[in-house]
Amino acid sequence: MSDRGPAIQTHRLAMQYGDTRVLDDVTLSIGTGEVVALLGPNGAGKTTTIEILEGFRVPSGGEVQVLGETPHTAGEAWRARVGVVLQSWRDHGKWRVGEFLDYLGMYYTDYATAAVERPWPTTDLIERVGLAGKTLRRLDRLSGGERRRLDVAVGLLGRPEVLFLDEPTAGFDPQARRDFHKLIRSLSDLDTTILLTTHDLTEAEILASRILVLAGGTIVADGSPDDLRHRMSATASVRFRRDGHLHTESTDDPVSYLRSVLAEPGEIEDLEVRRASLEEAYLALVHQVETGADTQAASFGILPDEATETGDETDPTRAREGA
Ligand SMILES: Nc1ncnc2c1ncn2[C@@H]1O[C@H](COP(=O)(O)OP(=O)(O)OP(=O)(O)O)[C@@H](O)[C@H]1O
Repeated sequence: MSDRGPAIQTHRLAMQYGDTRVLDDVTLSIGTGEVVALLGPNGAGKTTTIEILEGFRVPSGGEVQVLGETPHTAGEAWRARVGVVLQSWRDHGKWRVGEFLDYLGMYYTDYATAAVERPWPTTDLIERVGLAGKTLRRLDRLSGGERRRLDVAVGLLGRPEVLFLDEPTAGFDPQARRDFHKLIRSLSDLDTTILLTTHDLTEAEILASRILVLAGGTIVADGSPDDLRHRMSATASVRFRRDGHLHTESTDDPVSYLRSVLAEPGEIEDLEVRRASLEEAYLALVHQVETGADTQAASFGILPDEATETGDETDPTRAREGA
């Protein structure tokens, strides 16, 4: 992470659809060049959050800044610095890969600077996203994985400073997923700030240096995958056989427990001490939030302590549009 200040920042962000409050108090800060995964159960408000950051939705309350501007009021010059990979976008089936990117790329020409060549030259970009050899392929003849690569190419066309990826690998087969991870990791040399949503904990761990968990309308965990695993899962499971009998124990202090076990007479076999996996830690955290139990989140990440402000209703005038 660089020290150039946050690329993305929200303070007590709130979002209400009719009577339903989806985001209650989302406060986060993402530094330039960070790759961050936003996780949360279905309906937690991940897409809503991303769409506010993209400028497609107006929040009901709170503040939001992306690259120093308020997204829903920012102009075209700001938009040219932001890349968006939507969950799905409208078809342009008869276009061919190369001509489609060439056409969209024209939009960025005016936003080129001495430091940043815009648009990304189509031939290079096609190669970078792993579509070499597909330049003349019609979009409606691309496979699902190839199509998603094209989505990423569209998101990268303007060499964005911030890239939003909403469930980028949904529906991918394992190979396509692996290729996609390689592609995203290869972008780290561009210093692009990336915020992605996913339900795949392994993907979050592979791609992101930091995980944010959104649940109950707020960020309940914020840290590295290791932080999440260790801080949210103090409990370890200890399993062993003594004199042929199986013993299992869940304990918050496996070292002391093991000492007491070893002090007892009898031969120990098949000893196994296991920390919760990242997925188990995540599921436990979400369960705690959903059932209102103590989340330990205060010691883990951001937990603003003031009441949430409310503001204007959703502005539906900026409809979400594909490329
Ligand atoms: N335009 C809308 N009008 C009313 N309710 C909406 C609207 N958009 C989203 N919602 C509701 O807001 C909640 C959050 O939706 P959102 O799509 O942001 O969640 P999510 O975390 O991305 O979910 P998923 O993991 O299922 O994609 C859901 O209950 C959804 O039904």
